[in-house]
Amino acid sequence: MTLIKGAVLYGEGDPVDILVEDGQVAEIGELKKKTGQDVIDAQGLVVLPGFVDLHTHLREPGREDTETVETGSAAAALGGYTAVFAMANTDPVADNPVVVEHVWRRGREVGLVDVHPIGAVTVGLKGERLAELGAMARSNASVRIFSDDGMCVADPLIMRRALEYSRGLDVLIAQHAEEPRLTVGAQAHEGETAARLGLAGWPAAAEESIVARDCLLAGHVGARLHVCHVSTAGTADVLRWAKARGTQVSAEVTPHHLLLDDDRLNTYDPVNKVNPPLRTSSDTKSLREALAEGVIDCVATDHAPHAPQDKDCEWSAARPGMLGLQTALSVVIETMVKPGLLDWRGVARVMSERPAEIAGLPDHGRPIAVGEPANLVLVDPKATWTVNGARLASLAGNTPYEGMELPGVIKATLLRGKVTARDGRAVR
Ligand SMILES: NC(=O)N[C@@H](CC(=O)O)C(=O)O
Ligand SMILES: [Zn+2]
Ligand SMILES: [Zn+2]
Repeated sequence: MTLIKGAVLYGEGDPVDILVEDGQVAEIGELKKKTGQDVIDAQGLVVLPGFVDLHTHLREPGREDTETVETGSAAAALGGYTAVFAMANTDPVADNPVVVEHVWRRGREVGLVDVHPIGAVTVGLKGERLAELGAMARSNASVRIFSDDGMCVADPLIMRRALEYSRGLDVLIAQHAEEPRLTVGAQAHEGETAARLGLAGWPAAAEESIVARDCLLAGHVGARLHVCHVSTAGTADVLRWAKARGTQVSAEVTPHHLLLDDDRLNTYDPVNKVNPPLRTSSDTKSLREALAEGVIDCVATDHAPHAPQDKDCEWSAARPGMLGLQTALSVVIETMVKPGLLDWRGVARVMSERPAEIAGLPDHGRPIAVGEPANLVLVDPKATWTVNGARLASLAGNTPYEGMELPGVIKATLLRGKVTARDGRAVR
């Protein structure tokens, strides 16, 4: 039993107390402490539904030197997450029931966050043959999202077949939209900065053309489609158009594409190397607006831990990817709440409710109300913190926000009533 004293629901109205019992919200109102109740002093804190991340890389199996289900789960709990979806680009690839069941089982053993493995769309992420989507969907891991993330399902016929199967299985295909013929050797957003720095360009059209193609394919076969890490203003335009004509498409944006732009590349520090690449400041502005408007449905971290030897090297040899789980909320506050584009209700929508709906999770992203599962996060909206990669829970330290002072401190996370993070520590 836990009594949360004096929290403000969705940052609206007067503070209330929340009694959590048997994994659920048992009472809301002005409550007295009873014996045996753990009390969380939540004065001045905002309470939101626990966050859901549709796009996390946990690196297990294969690169346990950079992240494991255990360390990634701790980072997730500390970031306010109660459910994460783990991408399939592990080694071996999660393209079969054995690997997805391993990730799922480790998530349950660790117990800090609900870990849902994503299955690969094609065998070995090679884009040639469909993986056994049905076997993964029916496995104990009940896979509900499939993605070749890291790679694009580039062959339009394979993509069409994947969408057709996904409809029959009632699962979701999430596409990493990158036309590979347009990004051979690409190192940075194709534009002024890349030209000046002498880096091979990754044109916006390589993303936009695949998103347009896939929206047309999804519409044609009557399937749902999810677009990973939208990074350009043009992609937002394509999504706006597709949604207006009734295509069942959803999309995510990462915190780093909301905040950072390719100006950061001047130092050639590979901590800023990510796929899709950081775009222009005008793209970040359009992405913020598209998220506020609902054209982009949600925020997903694309948390991508990498070892020092894969990051602290020359630009072209470095792997793309950035940590994201523990900084996501703060970046959303900085880019969306502070400028007035989203209120706390809106934060709950883009970080919890919409991703839970997109993934079909029945017990996450729920209203904070009596009888609902107690998946909650308590946020101090006034406090700030300074990011230090070495102190984050991830095994890797590749955060682009090193040394930055960011708004919003997560005081506690509860998963089905159990405190999983409190005052900056994961609680197992
Ligand atoms: N985002 C990245 O830059 N890297 C991801 C792959 C991906 O999300 O495409 C990774 O696995 O490291
Ligand atoms: Zn990707
Ligand atoms: Zn990714």
